[in-house]
Parts: sequence; structure tokens; C-alpha cells
Amino acid sequence: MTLTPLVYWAQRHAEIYLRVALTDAQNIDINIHEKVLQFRAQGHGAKGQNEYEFNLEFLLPVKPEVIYRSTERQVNITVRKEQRGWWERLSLQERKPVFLAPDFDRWLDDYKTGFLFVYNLVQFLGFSWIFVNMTVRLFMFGKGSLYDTFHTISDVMFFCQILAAAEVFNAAFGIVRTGVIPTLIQVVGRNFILFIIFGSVEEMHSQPVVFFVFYLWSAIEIFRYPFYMLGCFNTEWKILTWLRYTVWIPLYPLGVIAEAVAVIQSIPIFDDTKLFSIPLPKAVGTSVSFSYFLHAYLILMFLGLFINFRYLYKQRKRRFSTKKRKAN
Ligand SMILES: CCCCCCCCCCCCC[C@@H](O)CC(=O)SCCNC(=O)CCNC(=O)[C@H](O)C(C)(C)COP(=O)(O)OP(=O)(O)OC[C@H]1O[C@@H](n2cnc3c(N)ncnc32)[C@H](O)[C@@H]1OP(=O)(O)O
Repeated sequence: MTLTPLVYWAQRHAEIYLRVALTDAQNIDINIHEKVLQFRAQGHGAKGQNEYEFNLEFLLPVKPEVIYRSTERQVNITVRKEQRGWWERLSLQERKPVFLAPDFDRWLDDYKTGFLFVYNLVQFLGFSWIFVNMTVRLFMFGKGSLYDTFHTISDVMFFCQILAAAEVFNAAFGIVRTGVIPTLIQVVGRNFILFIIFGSVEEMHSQPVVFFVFYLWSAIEIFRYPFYMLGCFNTEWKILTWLRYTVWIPLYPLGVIAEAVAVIQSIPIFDDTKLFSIPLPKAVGTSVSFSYFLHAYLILMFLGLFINFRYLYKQRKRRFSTKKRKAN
């Protein structure tokens, strides 16, 4: 009796992927003749160590060449479609063959890539708008543009930075291979400045420091997000990779200095307005000013700078040493 292995499948516009569940497959024989793929191999499948085979007639024409790779756990097969397009099903016969099942891991991978691509695109567009808008206004209005950055830019910055919270979840749930702590430091750090120091204190809105903080933030993101977008398709542009892993070297310390200036400028305002101060019992008769927290935060900022600078330095080293190894 012929034994049939379990076969998982997925498709892209140009290709079909089959994953044959056979461990340690040997004597693999795969060929395609007139839309029909014939597979035969020895390996360990659902019915133990045996010879397994299946025939699969595709819905539409495919190219006759087959690319396959046998791993310890499975045989991965790639077949190229004759014409690009989305097939409504895999096999010619309407009833799905019993040995065939959708490869959810690969479908999930595709959704993940799609989600990341759209996310990075939206962030890239947002930060490009911010960067270009600020540059143009600087050329048009000179120093005057420094004073109304918050009014002209903050809505888009709020949008992008709220969205950036997704990066913490992406890291935490393993959607991207990123450190959770550096991402958390980055997102919480920026949002603290944006929402608490700038957003909640009206006197800060017209300070030139807003310009420097927003400009430094967006100057890195216009390289980082397109770098990730290309990464979604396993592609890279060397110059973009270099910029993504180099521009932060001057920008990060400058960004932290600009943020620290903003915090220092806001301290007397928090003292005067008592905003966010913690009232103490009537017997004591005073309140604890939020500025105490801000003094502590200033120290935290430089700790955060140290952690992230070290992290980004390691990422840079890893990226460029991998590239060298690949090139050899
Ligand atoms: C715990 C509570 C904390 C309280 C903290 C209080 C202290 C606050 C101090 C804060 C200081 C912040 C200052 C800061 O705001 C100032 C500035 O930003 S100035 C401007 C310059 N800034 C920068 O250069 C930083 C930019 N940001 C980043 O680089 C990231 O946010 C960071 C997390 C720091 C590092 O990025 P990441 O870990 O993602 O490194 P990689 O880029 O190398 O990526 C690693 C791999 O993951 C893939 N990846 C990551 N994200 C995506 C994505 N969105 N889409 C697709 N792929 C993604 C990436 O491709 C890498 O994969 P591979 O290795 O396979 O290439």
C-alpha cells in the first residue's frame, strides 16, 4: 500500500510552498510534468519509517523546475507559478486531498510581514512629513520657525509616538527580534517628554527646544523605518543600512541633551503651577512638587542613554561583522 505524507502548503503571487512532514528524508525524487508534481522519498512520517509518495495536480500551470531542501524535520519544496496571481485553491480537484493542509506558520509569517510593512510605512510617512515640514519652515521663516514647532507639528508627532507603543508589543511577543528593554526605554522616554513635558505645560509649547527634540527624533526615523521596510522583503540598500546604524551615534546624545534641556526648563513651571504635585495631609500643609520626580528623571535619562547607546553599538557591530562574514 502507498503511504502518503502530510503536506502543508502556502502561496505567494509567484510561488507555491509545500512542506512535506517527513523527518530525515532520503532518496528524494521530485518532478513536475504537465502541472502534476510527483513526490517520492524514504523517511519517518505519520506511519513510521517507510517510503512515502504523493501526486498533486495543480490548479494552474507551473514551471517544471522544482527547488527543494531537506531538513531534519521536513522537506521544503518551492514551485514557481507559470503566471503570477492568487490561486483560489491549490489542486485541480475541487475536494481538497486528505493529505493536504494549509501551512498556517507561513500564512502567519505573511500576515506578520504585511503588518510590519504597513506599520513601518506609516511611521516613515509620518516622520518624513515632520522632518520635511520642519526643514522647509526653517528655510522660509528662519529662527521664527523655532517658536511654533509644537503648534504645527505636534499632532503628527503625537500620532507617530502613540503608534510607536506597538514596537514594545512587537518586541515582547517576538514579532521582531528586538530587545524589549531598549524599546521600552525609547518609547517611554520619548512619550514622557512629548505628553508630560511638552503636552501638559502650555508654557513649553513655544520653546525652541521643541524644535530641536522633534528634529533629532525625526532625523533618525527617516532612515530607520525604510530600513525596516526593506528588511520585510529580505532586501537592503547598503547606504541605508549604514545610515541606520551610524546616524544615531551623534543624534542619540544630542537627543538626550535636548530632552534634558526641556526637562530643566519645565522644572520652574511645574514648581509654580503645582501641576502633578502630590498633596500631603493638611497637618503637614504642603505638597510634594513634581519637580522632585523630574530631578530623578534627569538621572534616569542618562542611565537610559547609556543602556541604549551600548545596545545600539552592539547592534551596529553585529550588523557590520555579519555583513563581512557573508561577503567572505
Ligand atoms: C523601563 C522604563 C523606562 C523608563 C525610561 C526612562 C529613561 C528615559 C531615557 C530615554 C532616552 C531616550 C532618548 C531618545 O528619545 C533620544 C532620541 O531618540 S534622539 C534620535 C536618535 N535616536 C535613535 O537613534 C534611536 C532610534 N530608535 C531605535 O533605534 C530603537 O527604538 C531601539 C529600540 C533603540 C533599537 O532598535 P532595534 O532593537 O529595533 O534594533 P535594530 O534596528 O537593529 O533591529 C533589530 C532587529 O529587529 C528588526 N526590526 C525591528 N523593528 C522592526 C520593524 N518595525 N519592522 C521590521 N523589522 C524590525 C530589525 O530589522 C532587526 O532584524 P535583523 O537583525 O534580522 O536585521
